[in-house]
Amino acid sequence: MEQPLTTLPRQLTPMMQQYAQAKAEHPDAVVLFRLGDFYEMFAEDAVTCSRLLELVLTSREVGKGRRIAMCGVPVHAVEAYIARLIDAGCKVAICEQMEDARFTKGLVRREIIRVITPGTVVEEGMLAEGDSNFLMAICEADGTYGLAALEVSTGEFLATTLDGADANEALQAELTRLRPAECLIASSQQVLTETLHLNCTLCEPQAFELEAAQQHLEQQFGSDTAWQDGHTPLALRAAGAILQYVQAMHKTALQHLTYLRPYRLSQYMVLDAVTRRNLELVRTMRHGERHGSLLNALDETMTSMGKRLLQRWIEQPLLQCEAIEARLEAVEELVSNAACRAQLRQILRRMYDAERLVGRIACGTANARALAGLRQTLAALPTVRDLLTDCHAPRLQTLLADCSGESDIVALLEQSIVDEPPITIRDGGLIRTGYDAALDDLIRKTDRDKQWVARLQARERQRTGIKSLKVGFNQVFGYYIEVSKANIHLVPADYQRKQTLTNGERYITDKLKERETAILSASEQRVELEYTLFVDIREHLAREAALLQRIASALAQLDTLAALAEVAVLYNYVKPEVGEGAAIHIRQGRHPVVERMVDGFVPNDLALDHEHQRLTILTGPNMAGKSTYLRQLAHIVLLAQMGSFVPAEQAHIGLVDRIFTRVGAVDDIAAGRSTFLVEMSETAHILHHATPQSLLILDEIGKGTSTFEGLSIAWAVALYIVRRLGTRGLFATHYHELTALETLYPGIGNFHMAIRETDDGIIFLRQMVPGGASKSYGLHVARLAGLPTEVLDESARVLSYLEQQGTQPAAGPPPMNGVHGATSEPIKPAPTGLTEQLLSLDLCQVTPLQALTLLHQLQQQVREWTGPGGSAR
Ligand SMILES: Nc1ncnc2c1ncn2[C@@H]1O[C@H](COP(=O)(O)OP(=O)(O)OP(=O)(O)O)[C@@H](O)[C@H]1O
Repeated sequence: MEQPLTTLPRQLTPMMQQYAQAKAEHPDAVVLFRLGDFYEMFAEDAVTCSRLLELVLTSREVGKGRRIAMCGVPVHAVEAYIARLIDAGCKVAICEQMEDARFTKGLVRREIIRVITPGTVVEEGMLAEGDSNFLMAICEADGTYGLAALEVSTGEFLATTLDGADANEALQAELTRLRPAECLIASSQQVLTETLHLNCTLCEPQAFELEAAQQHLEQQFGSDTAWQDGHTPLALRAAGAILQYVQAMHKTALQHLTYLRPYRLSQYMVLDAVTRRNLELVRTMRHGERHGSLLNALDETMTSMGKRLLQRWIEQPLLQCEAIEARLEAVEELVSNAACRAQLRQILRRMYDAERLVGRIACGTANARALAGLRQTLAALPTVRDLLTDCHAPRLQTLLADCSGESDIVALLEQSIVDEPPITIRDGGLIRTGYDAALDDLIRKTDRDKQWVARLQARERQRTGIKSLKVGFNQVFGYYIEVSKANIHLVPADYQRKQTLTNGERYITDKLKERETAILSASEQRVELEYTLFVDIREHLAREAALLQRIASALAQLDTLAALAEVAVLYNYVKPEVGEGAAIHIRQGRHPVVERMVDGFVPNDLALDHEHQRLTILTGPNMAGKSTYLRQLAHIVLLAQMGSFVPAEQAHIGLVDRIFTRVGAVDDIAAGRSTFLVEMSETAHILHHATPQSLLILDEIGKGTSTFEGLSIAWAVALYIVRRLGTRGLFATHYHELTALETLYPGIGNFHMAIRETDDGIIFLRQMVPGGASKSYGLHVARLAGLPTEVLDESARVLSYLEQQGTQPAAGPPPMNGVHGATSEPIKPAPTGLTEQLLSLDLCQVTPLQALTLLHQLQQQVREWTGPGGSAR
């Protein structure tokens, strides 16, 4: 087996020793080793990466006749390759040449300048524009979690503490919301990685110690300890670990990390991980796509920062009426002032992602084009201010105030950076003349020498009488005078031959050589000086990170508010009234996503309140629109509390503290949980946590088991909700028996989705009307779905038999069709007490294990009754 490079330094060439040392510093990373115009990978890295990046694998002599595997990527294309490696879950360490090979004798000094990991990426091409890319750290003590998350590309840094009985669940919800690209865990808490299902990086436990954390945070945020306010020691430990990790990866001061924001989950509407998925807030459930999600339906933003903020608002609806009203008023003003909205969006369209530009500036990866982008963005601020000056909404006024203070930066960028800078910052051509006297001097000198060369051709033609004489330049020979073969006899004595061509000769003169040396050395100095000036400007801007972040944040908010206003106008939304009371009244509400997918969407009303009806039992045929109606309510509430207009004619929303959903479950095979167990666990979770201020969206509870059991559970759950919890909710079901609850208990009302029966089948009217439905029309939908006629006929026959028996499945199988004839055995009476047992069950108290045991007992009773063949006869 090949010995690893790092164990053989003495036998290696000096350069490979340098490589081995770099690799030893970061053994877990792929080391990209700069060699001229390429980044090379060696040994095991080369073998892995040639496969991942589809590169040709070659080999290289590394000393004493020994060869190792090698592959490489060109410097100009390295970003795309790094992105692929990061995507594949690799860490990448960049080992850069720290000296110019042309001016160095012997081995060029090389150093690891940066380690890139999924959570520390700042490069534009490696990040999805509209998505945040969080690096997270989690630290656990006695069931409480400290959680910190940092978006290195923008500098957004937040921390919170999750405690109490629901800490685990809250952690899962935060992970679903923040979707961290990488998560840091202390190696002593490795067990956490098993439950997180995340890309975890294990760190030394010392990185999570409070003292070390405080030291790093103090270095970053200053000795004034205000940065500690609002944070628990556990949250600070997580934040400190993040800081140490990022500093080690970036090796820069990270001046854009200006604030560690404390947040509490109680500031926002609680949406657990299941509800976030079920409501398809930012991705669809089935394919995980953006298209089809609520986010996509609202996304009229013009900038990437607006896109990311819109997503955050959707995922964190507010709970304070004043804060909601502040956003709503701003949207309202932008809705009514069409000219202002249109112009604002027009300006925003031409703006760059200022949040991430600041990050790249602070991390030292921004090039001159990025700075030109920042200049263009900031230069538009006076127009933004003009537009906002006449606006009255307090939130818009605050944003107007925040969009200021840029003039010095714009002036600096206008004076210093050329209009259209090149991508690379190492070849000059970045800095405008007039910005730096020394640079101007160099440029003047070079120009003078270049003009001398430019005039040389005419002069020499005159002096020698050779009309075809040409003065040219190439990279290998430098400047030359070219004379064709026919004229060689006219060449003067001071011409020195340099190169022979097929048709002529190339010469140099002492004077030309002198000018060439002057031009080349001045160009080198110019490139070097431009680079230094550029880095100075970038560092100056990094020191202005807090100001730039304030402006970027204001622009992101303006973009999001304007997008919500645009959606409101385009799709006819209204401003909701959001109040503290319990009533939710919606007139002619629509589903924000489905209404754009179907023709002739039918709007529906809704009324839920504590006094009259807090739980609506919704029945109706399959495909009638029940699920759509349920989700529509959740979306309208969520839109209202994020500060958006809503798809309705009128809406009053009594604040909702949590939305719970229980919709079609899927098997959680990986976790060893059946469909029904998942369904019951989710239901139990809801019944344990819902408050009178919550909103329940329950779609077909009890569907995953036998009809009797399912019905009993559904019945008991509905009762528990109205009697014990007093929670508002919608309960869609195919158990028509549940409609009886309306007359038995106050607070429950029946509605159903209307249909019209015709000779050819049924027509879905998609209209919610009072009262319960009597049939499910499942066979009708089965026919629509294309089940074979034989299956449909047989189903119809079985159904009719069961209906005649009046007791559905308890009646056992129907008589066989045709030749087999019917059996005339009597039906055994059903075991007594099943329903009572289920109804007496206190779902708040029962543990999953007890529930399973009870189910097992019930099943045994049913088995004894039906016999081994499953028949009650
Ligand atoms: N209000 C509406 N106006 C127009 N079309 C609608 C409306 N609501 C739903 N639809 C259409 O009907 C289809 C079925 O709706 P939905 O899934 O909500 O029915 P359902 O009653 O929940 O069915 P099932 O009981 O089979 O789950 C939707 O995909 C949509 O295309």
